[in-house]
This record gives sequence, C-alpha cells and structure tokens, in this order.
Amino acid sequence: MNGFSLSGVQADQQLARALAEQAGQMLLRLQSEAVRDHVPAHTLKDLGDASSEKMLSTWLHEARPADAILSEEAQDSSRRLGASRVWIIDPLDGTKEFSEGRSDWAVHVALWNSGELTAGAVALPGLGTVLDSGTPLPERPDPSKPFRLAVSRSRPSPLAEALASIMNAELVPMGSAGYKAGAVIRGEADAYLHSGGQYEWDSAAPVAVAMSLGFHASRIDGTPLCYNQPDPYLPDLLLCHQENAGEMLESIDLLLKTNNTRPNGLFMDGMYQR
Ligand SMILES: Nc1ncnc2c1ncn2[C@@H]1O[C@H](COP(=O)(O)O)[C@@H](OP(=O)(O)O)[C@H]1O
Ligand SMILES: [Mg+2]
Repeated sequence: MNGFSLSGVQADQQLARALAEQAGQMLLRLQSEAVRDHVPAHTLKDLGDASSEKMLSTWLHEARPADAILSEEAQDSSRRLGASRVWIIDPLDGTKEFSEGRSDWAVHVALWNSGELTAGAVALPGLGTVLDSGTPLPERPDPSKPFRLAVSRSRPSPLAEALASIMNAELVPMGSAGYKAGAVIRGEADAYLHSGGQYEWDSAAPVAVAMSLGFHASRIDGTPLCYNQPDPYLPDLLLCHQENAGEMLESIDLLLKTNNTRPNGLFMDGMYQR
C-alpha cells in the first residue's frame, strides 16, 4: 500500500501494527531458541525485554522522530508531558509467561495524541495474531453459559475473586494484560478485571484496541483511563462488553464500599491481606 495515500491516523495505525507484529515475531524466535538451548528464565526475561525495547524504540525514532515515547523498558522523560504525540509501549507484556515458554504474552504499541488513544495494536505472537481496530469480532457466546472473567494467573486481584463469586462467574487465569484483553476481544472471556497495580504501558494498547472495537474500558470506579500522566501508575482496569459494564461497575462499587477501610480502598492499592 502506498503510504502517501493514507491519512495520518491510518498511517499511525499501520505503523503500530507493523511494529507490534515485527517485535512479536522476533520475540517468538528468541523464545523458541532459548527453550531449545535451556536458557534460564531470568536470562530470557531480560533478553526479551531488552531486545524488543531496542527494536521498537529504534524503529519509532526512525519513523516518527518528533514523537515522544513512554516505555516500560526505557528511562522516562518529562519531555513527553509537553508533547502532543506520545507512543506508549510495553515491549513485552507477560514477561514471566514468555520466560516460562508459554504463549500468553503480548507486545503493546499505542499512540496517545492530544489526550486520546488514537492508534493501537496488540501482538499475540503465541497465537500468531495481531489485534487492532480492524480485528473481526467473533459471534457472541451463549448467554446461558457461565460468565468468564479473565484474571492474572500469578496475582489474581481479590476484587476479581469477590466479583466472580457474586456474579457466579468463572475465573479464567492467564498471563499478560494484552493477552487477557485479547481473550475478551477474541471471545475467549467475557471481561477482564485488574486491580492492585499496573502502569500505563500495561493497558494503553489493549484499551486502544478494545475501545476502537466498541468495548467498554474504564477504571474500576467507572472513570476514564487517562494516559500520558506525570505518574504513569494506572493501577486498575475493567474491560468488558458495553452491555455488562453497568452491572459490573455497580457490583464493584458495592464491593469497594463494603470493604473500604482505607482512603485508597482495600482492593485498590494492592495491600489486601488475606
Ligand atoms: N500489582 C501490580 N503492580 C504492578 N504491575 C502489575 C501488577 N499486577 C500486574 N502488573 C503488570 O501487569 C501486566 C500483566 O500482569 P498479569 O500477567 O499478572 O496480569 C504485567 O506486565 P509485564 O509483564 O509487562 O511486567 C505485570 O507486571
Ligand atoms: Mg506489562
């Protein structure tokens, strides 16, 4: 396709997709060689994060030299706070799962432009797919089947566990925020709930993709997710179908009110004690 025929938004979207896909393929090769050569998990973790960061930042600097970048794997700079265009990237989301030779990990590339996420792609190399605003949606699941709530496999949020219990929902544990958001988009889960800690790079691309496809995405109190903030800590997220958002947010509100013993909330600040 001739790049000059694309509008700015389409060109950014195409760039986000190409970058996520290329980095994902490189990581997939790295992972399979490392598994073959019995490379220790902690070495593969560092190698994966560093190689994907290098690839994405080099290509972004070449393709969009004027834009700022916020990345999990690079030193943050205050320059991004005065920039109108900021690429928010997580070069390897689900690093733990990647290092264990699993397939639930992702590459996140999103563009924040003047207050909005305007482009995004989530590569799921373990599934051989890249999700973006053009991803076709599967048929909706049978509503008589139990509601499936995607949660972290290594640190499931107590709020998600409590919500699943009152909704009579099944918990579906998986690694990676992008993979869990992808499970909702791909129809493998009905919602993704996270609380207790996360950063802008964990959710920006998954949220950009999901919202462009018409899904609901917000903080767990229903307020908008705001990106390119001075502090990139963005600890919680609800991603679901629009028709489930109202009921889920009401139930979450009830749970937070009945369990709220500190200003940030028992479930919200990651300090929950069993
Ligand atoms: N309590 C917490 N504090 C900070 N980051 C968290 C977190 N819980 C999950 N995350 C981050 O969110 C991503 C998805 O986590 P999970 O697989 O547990 O759902 C991971 O990103 P990375 O793999 O990029 O570090 C993980 O580090
Ligand atoms: Mg991440």
